[in-house]
Amino acid sequence: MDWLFVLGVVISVVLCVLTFISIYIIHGRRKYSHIPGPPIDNFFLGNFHLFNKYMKEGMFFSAMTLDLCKKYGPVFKMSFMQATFVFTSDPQAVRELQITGNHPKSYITLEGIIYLFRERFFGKSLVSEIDQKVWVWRRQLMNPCFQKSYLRGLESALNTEIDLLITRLAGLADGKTKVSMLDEFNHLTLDIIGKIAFGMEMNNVVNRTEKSEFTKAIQLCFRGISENVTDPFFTFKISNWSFIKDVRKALRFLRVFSKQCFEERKAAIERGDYTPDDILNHIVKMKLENPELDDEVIVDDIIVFFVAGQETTACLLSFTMICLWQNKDVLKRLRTEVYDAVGMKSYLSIEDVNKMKYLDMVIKESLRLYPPGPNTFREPKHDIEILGYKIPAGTPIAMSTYVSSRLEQYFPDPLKFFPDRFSPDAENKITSYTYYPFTLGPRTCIGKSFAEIEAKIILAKIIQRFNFEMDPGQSFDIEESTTLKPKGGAVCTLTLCDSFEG
Ligand code: HEM
Repeated sequence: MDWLFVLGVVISVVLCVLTFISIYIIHGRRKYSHIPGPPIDNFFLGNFHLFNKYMKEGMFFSAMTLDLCKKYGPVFKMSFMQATFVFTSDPQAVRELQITGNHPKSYITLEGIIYLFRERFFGKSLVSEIDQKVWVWRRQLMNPCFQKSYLRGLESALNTEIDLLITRLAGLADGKTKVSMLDEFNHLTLDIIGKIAFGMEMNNVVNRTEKSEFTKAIQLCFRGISENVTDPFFTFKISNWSFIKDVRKALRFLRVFSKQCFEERKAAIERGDYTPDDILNHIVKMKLENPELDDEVIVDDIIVFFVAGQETTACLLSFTMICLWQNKDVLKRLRTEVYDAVGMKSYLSIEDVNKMKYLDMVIKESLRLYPPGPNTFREPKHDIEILGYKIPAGTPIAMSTYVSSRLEQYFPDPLKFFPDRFSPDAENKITSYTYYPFTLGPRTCIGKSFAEIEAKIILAKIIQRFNFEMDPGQSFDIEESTTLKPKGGAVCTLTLCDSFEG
């Protein structure tokens, strides 16, 4: 009798909870019934099944959104459990969300990077700060570090670091040794950001037989983010626990390392020692002038500058190498431009690379087809309308430069690598708000100018010195694990090209 009573109570409680959840889900989804999108395939999980189907077919998130955009149009929705996301590629919506309305970022889409597997990762860094007022204040404090006049002072250090890679590659340029350019660029960009932003000699390019602990830690965390995002039950599966443990260890390592950087520099400034005028100095002084800034937030920012300043540029450069190899006419024209502008000069100034207009177009075209950070999300605090569809306040809205850049109506023959589409004389002008690899408006990438200068000097020097052949065995597919990267690692063989043969 007692057992039956307990069982009855348990069943009633479970039924009540399920009814409550069901009403919550139905009510939540009803607000979006007027918006097109793929049918729900499981009442509780929403579109997770469809998402998994895409992933099993070898697609990645951005490729899936492109496919769905072609099927359902410029505004469509997807539901995951109780949450509904809206995706848009409409240029006017992009303008409103990123520029004119400057809508806040969406917490639900940042949750997995603010804390990853319960360890603090990006925390309340510049990139993940949701509170607009706090973000405006902190962005104003950081902006001076990224102004063009400040970047000019970094030219010499940039050349020194890049030349270390050029020397290393020259030693490998026997036409036989396989070199993963993604790995090489990852080490170089890490050395550059370490040196330029934090005054650290990381020496990853020179002193290594394998990846540095720092690079491994960052890559592990990125893998952790994508595994976590693509599988809602990831943390519950025992088979994943050892991986999760490794990711948490890597996160703690990044935090301790960054905190140590901050504290050592703070102590040096307080002692009155000489310290380089770099981003870290600026961050520490910002803290000394604004003691109310939490130390943990400073550590968040240091981690973000290391992470954002490294992978993205390395991915851009690797994809560009692949595109150039696949388009020999573009490579030839680019090399002619480099030789005409600087010959074999080894020190390249910012002015030198800024003269190279075709180089600029090549980088832009590479970012169009392969934007390292393709997605951005906003969450309007009030109802908005996109192409006649009412979008309720609080909806996470996704925009993807990858998607709009591959739509025929905005970029004719979208899969063709054609840098001239960015020429000021191009026949078809780029439709505004369809191309935004650094996003647009106030929350645009703070490191954009720095990344562009860095990528241009690196690429110009590589083109100037080396011929390269991509390894025939590798895949040129894209892998999306937080950033978009070339799956095969852009493995190639190199030979020296001492003089330009035309
Ligand atoms: C090719 C290289 C790069 C690309 C494609 C890129 C792309 C982006 C994108 C798309 C965003 C917006 C993210 C979002 O909306 O959630 C962003 C933000 C940001 N990026 Fe970059 N980035 C690059 C290089 C860099 C570098 C070199 C640094 C630092 C040294 C950097 C630091 C940041 C920071 C701090 C933010 C947050 C800005 C804010 O919200 O105020 N990025 N980047």
